[in-house]
Amino acid sequence: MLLHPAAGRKGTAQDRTRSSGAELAGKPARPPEVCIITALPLRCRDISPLLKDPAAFRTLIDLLEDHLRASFPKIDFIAGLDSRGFLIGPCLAQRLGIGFVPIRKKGKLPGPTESVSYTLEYGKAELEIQSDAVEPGQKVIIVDDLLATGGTMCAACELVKRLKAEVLECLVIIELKPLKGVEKLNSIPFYSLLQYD
Ligand SMILES: O=P(O)(O)OC[C@H]1O[C@H](OP(=O)(O)OP(=O)(O)O)[C@H](O)[C@@H]1O
Ligand SMILES: Nc1ncnc2[nH]cnc12
Repeated sequence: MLLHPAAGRKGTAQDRTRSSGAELAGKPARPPEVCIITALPLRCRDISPLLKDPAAFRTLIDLLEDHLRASFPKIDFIAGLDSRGFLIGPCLAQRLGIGFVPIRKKGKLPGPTESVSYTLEYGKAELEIQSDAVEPGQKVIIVDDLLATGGTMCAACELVKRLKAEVLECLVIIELKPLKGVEKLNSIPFYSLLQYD
């Protein structure tokens, strides 16, 4: 499978486990980019090989940039989730000529913060945003590498809303469809580039 700008959640539901960084870059297929870590209780997907391949990573950012430019006339900030949202969020924000805002795990951000606790596939955690990160009414895209149960993304949406900003969309590279995370987001627009069953 060769990914192109039409790739995304609206595409056909196929088994995409053979998608690779090389395929993103338009090169011949090779072993899966999102490797499966079987030592963990659930199938874990890892974007490291995609980050390691500069052509594939560039294509990834191209696709996400094209999607956002086509979907939203105005975006004020990209907010990225700790930790792997930090790997794509700032690059995407630079491409769009806008700022990046970090949403971090508890106790990492200086100054006054808003905080929300949430449940993961394997445990509990707390996310924080700086209280002055965004202004009321500003338009925010929240990015992360992956949506599993949706708990992390849901907590991030809650933080942005607490600051009275608007979540235009939650955007991820990978959606693990059986975990139905998208249902937790209710009516908040959601986009994933790759979906796995
Ligand atoms: O949809 P959910 O079930 O909430 O899971 C998705 C989250 O889990 C992973 O991060 P993790 O919490 O493992 O943190 P890390 O990026 O610091 O490793 C992943 O990068 C997402 O942020
Ligand atoms: N199945 C999964 N693979 C990779 N990262 C995850 N984070 C939460 N669930 C995950």
